[in-house]
Amino acid sequence: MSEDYVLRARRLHKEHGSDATLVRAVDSVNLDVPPGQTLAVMGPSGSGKSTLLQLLGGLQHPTNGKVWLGGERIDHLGERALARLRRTSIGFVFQAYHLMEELSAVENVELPALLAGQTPRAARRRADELLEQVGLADRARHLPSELSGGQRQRVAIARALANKPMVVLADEPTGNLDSAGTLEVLRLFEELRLAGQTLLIVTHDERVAATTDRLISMRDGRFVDDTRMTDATRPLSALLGFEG
Ligand SMILES: Nc1ncnc2c1ncn2[C@@H]1O[C@H](COP(=O)(O)OP(=O)(O)OP(=O)(O)O)[C@@H](O)[C@H]1O
Repeated sequence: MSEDYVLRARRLHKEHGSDATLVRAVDSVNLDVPPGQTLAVMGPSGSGKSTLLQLLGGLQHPTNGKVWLGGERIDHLGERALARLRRTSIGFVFQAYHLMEELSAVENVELPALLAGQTPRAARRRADELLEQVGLADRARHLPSELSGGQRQRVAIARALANKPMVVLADEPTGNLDSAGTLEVLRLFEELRLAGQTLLIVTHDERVAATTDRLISMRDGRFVDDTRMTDATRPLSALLGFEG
């Protein structure tokens, strides 16, 4: 049914609590994300953005509705299957980086490949390539505490790419960053967009949304706007020094 889409959701619904405390965090939304699309999800605090990302990434089970990743239904999978799927097919990026503080940058980046059963040599080679790609080859041996916020998030993005995920899901990836760090991460996302990486970013930052192909606005768990951007309406691409 859904091979043409990397991500697909139908009547996706998530409730918390009951009766007087009932919250419809995500209220019966439909979503189709084709391969290579980059998508920002914005909306006020509590509108359901993070819940949506977690449902799409198999971090939460929906109350109702269906989710497909690369054509495979994932909403009803058990914990083991979901854990495997998250390891092999999805790259997660979080506001707080979630790097292992006692491991160096390259050790953090090679971890997913090692967990997926690659040899240490192959995992290291891939991690070296990825650090090169995110512009941090010269920081490979540094601990996270020795890196700036923007550099840490670039390590986290390199780690998210380690297993060539079908989709990268980023939750407030610039939320902890100053302007310089934000710009570093935006440049990287722009490179990923141009390279055809499917990417969904939950964000409060309009500068992040200005780099994507599509912007969905959420309110009270629903999609209230869904806009496609073109090179002409994606102002930050030019600002970042890309041709688009
Ligand atoms: N585990 C939970 N138990 C009860 N309510 C929850 C739970 N998780 C989320 N909610 C509620 O669901 C709604 C959506 O939350 P969600 O975190 O998805 O919003 P958000 O748009 O990501 O917010 P923010 O921008 O502040 O991160 C909110 O009303 C929130 O309080």
